[in-house]
Amino acid sequence: MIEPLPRLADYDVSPENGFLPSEIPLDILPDAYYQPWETIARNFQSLILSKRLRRIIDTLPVLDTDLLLAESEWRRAYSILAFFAHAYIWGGDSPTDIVPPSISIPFLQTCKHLELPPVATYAGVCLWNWRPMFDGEPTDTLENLTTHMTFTGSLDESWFYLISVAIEARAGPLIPMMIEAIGAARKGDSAKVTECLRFFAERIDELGSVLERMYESCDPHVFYHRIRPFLAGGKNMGDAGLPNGVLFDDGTGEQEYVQFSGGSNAQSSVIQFFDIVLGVEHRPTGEKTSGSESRTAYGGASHGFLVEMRKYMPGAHRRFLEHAERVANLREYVSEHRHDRALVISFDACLAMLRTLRDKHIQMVSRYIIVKSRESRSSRSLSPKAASAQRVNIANSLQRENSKKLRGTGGTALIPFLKQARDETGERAIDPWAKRLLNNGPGGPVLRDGVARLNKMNEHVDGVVEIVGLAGTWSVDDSEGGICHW
Ligand code: HEM
Ligand SMILES: N[C@@H](CC(=O)c1ccccc1NC=O)C(=O)O
Repeated sequence: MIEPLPRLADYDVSPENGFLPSEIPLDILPDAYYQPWETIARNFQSLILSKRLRRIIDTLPVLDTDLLLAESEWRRAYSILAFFAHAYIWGGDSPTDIVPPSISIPFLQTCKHLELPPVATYAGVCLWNWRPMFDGEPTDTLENLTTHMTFTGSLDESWFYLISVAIEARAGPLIPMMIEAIGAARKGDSAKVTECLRFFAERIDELGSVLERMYESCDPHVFYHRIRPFLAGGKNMGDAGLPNGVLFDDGTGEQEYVQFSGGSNAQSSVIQFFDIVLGVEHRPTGEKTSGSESRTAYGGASHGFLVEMRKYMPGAHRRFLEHAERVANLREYVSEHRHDRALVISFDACLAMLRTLRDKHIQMVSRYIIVKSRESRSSRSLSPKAASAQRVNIANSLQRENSKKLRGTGGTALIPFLKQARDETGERAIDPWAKRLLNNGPGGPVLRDGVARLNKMNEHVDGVVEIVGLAGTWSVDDSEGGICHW
């Protein structure tokens, strides 16, 4: 029997907001029983600044999770406890690796309920940590969004999370639309598939513009030195002072140290959904062709990091991606209908847009992490004073001496991992010229020829140029050895 298409409601996916909850995340737990947590949440940054947070948490009673009723309450509890746990671990003069029972016990229970690991995942700090400023206004614009919790109280930190929230919100309607496209392909309705793919390509392009708004209000210095240290998990954090990981003390004396990756946008389901729909496959970092078991750059698992990160997504979302994977048929459909130029171009345009989004992201990672880590290394070698001014930068980390050792909060060797993910996106193009173009072919002349050919191709396909503009918006930069820019 043919597998039915996933129904969004079965997987906690909202047709309007996507992986964001359809209702606004709670800003306070309604039962007064949870007042001790809410008091900490209300004074959170001041408690961190005054170095009182650990003492307060040490004397906090262990609250029961029995009074958490609605899912929105479990989410609020998970989110604030995740912030508390990370602030407890990273918020002192040096990190601590034992989280006391007052946090551990309820935190582990909420994690179990939501099927998440005990870390501040992307769900805890982004998906469930926002509210619109004005109820009647749209929630998919940065102009109307604000955060509930931050470690630092800075606008930069709010902005850092809100860019992701806005991207999720903007991407939301694409989810039912692309499920519909899969249904249309099942029926052989190429016109509908093409229409959906065109809209999809345009929207991915828009998401890239939202991503670039990060620069407006999140300062790389604030991000790297003030915010990022709190986002780290307990995995591979030996250099930062957590050689064993973290122990969540539940009072039984039986708990063991655990090592989980920190929060990362790789835990967002939305980009993984795009990959699935477009048939983009990712291999473990460093592996050139699919198949064989291999060693990886981030620490041993033989399957890809992105698949591993699904364990850091809320259970229902992870299962939604698995279902989407079982029904994804667009790549196959487009390859079987490659005579249909409009269909092929709109499919390849989606890949081009997704590749460009990944390119923009790599540039951002370079500005927010690579450049900042180089600066701190050089300032430390020049002046011991400057080094001690960066004392708070515990997880960034005391100090990873060479840039090859630099890791994302998820634990990847950032640039090789991100570049491979980008290149794997272009590899899936159907049209041979688009494929060469997207994969930075062998040198300038070939690329120029590629552009010319695409131009010609577009002339024959009414409407495609103004919708996607593959040829119209490509340029080739010879100074970078023929790298294409959108
Ligand atoms: C200052 C902002 C950001 C920085 C420094 C940053 C950094 C990173 C790093 C280092 C990784 C590698 C995985 C890891 O080890 O954590 C990563 C992965 C990823 N990031 Fe970001 N990120 C930022 C913002 C965003 C935003 C706003 C998005 C939203 C689209 C995003 C989307 C992704 C995705 C989808 C991945 C998984 C890799 C892929 O699918 O290509 N990032 N990010
Ligand atoms: N992987 C990033 C952190 C990151 O992307 C992130 C971490 C926690 C919550 C959200 C994140 N991304 C958001 O835009 C880093 O290594 O700094």
